[in-house]
Amino acid sequence: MELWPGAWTVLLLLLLLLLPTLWFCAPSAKYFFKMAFYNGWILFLAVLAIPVCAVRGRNVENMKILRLMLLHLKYLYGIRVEVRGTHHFPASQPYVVVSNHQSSLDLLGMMEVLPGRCVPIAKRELLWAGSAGLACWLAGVIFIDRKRTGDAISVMSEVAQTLLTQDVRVWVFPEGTRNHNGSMLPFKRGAFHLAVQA
Ligand SMILES: CCCCCCCCCCCCCCCC(=O)SCCNC(=O)CCNC(=O)[C@H](O)C(C)(C)COP(=O)(O)OP(=O)(O)OC[C@H]1O[C@@H](n2cnc3c(N)ncnc32)[C@H](O)[C@@H]1OP(=O)(O)O
Ligand SMILES: CCCCCCCC/C=C\CCCCCCCC(=O)OC[C@@H](O)COP(=O)(O)O
Repeated sequence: MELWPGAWTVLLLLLLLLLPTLWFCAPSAKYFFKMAFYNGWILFLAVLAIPVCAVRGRNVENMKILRLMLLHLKYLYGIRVEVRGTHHFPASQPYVVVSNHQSSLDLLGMMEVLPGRCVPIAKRELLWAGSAGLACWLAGVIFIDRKRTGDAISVMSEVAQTLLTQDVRVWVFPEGTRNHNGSMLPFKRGAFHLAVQA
């Protein structure tokens, strides 16, 4: 189908008008744009982080680089963070941090308080999230296949050994998935086995 000359300009103008209209009039569209930017920006930051992290190879120390690169996000989103009780994190020794999981924005809270040499356990699917997956891998994020309990358990048993031998801490979302409705899902047991084994 042939469009008349200038049709693309008109279409582009309409689109440019539509975007601010949606932003101001449709809260769900505004939410969608914000989340799309959040993910896109993280993918972009990960592209920058990859060569820096690659110098050390897969190493939990790289998590510091990701953390520093993500800390500014709260300002972009006007989020005020209040942190209390960080003195409860022991200065040195292995431990398991457990936290609730409502949304991918939890990443911001996690980065705010993430102790040194601490890596999260993440679903295996995140490994395939483009540049973000590779950045996570380089930072030592532990990936588990939630559908294969046996495999996940053996990964976590190896993690327990690493905790002991390499002075590493682990961050687990014991609900095992995001839960938006304000309540807590029943906890999966892996985090607690991990803590006992370590
Ligand atoms: C600048 C650029 C930035 C780029 C970007 C950066 C981002 C950098 C941060 C990324 C941040 C990502 C954050 C992602 C966040 C998630 O991806 S959350 C999803 C992944 N996390 C989890 O799933 C939590 C951990 N899950 C578990 O621990 C689960 O227990 C398991 C191991 C997966 C098994 O789950 P399940 O089979 O559904 O259920 P469950 O009832 O818990 O266990 C079954 C049986 O196995 C036993 N079992 C479980 N675990 C164990 C164990 N370890 N040892 C022995 N027995 C066990 C249980 O006791 C149970 O047996 P019984 O007691 O019934 O006899
Ligand atoms: C070329 C491939 C492009 C793939 C694009 C993927 C888009 C993703 C972009 C950026 C990734 C941002 C990293 C956010 C880290 C937060 C991870 C997260 O919160 O995962 C959810 C997981 O805890 C539970 O998952 P489910 O609630 O069970 O589901």
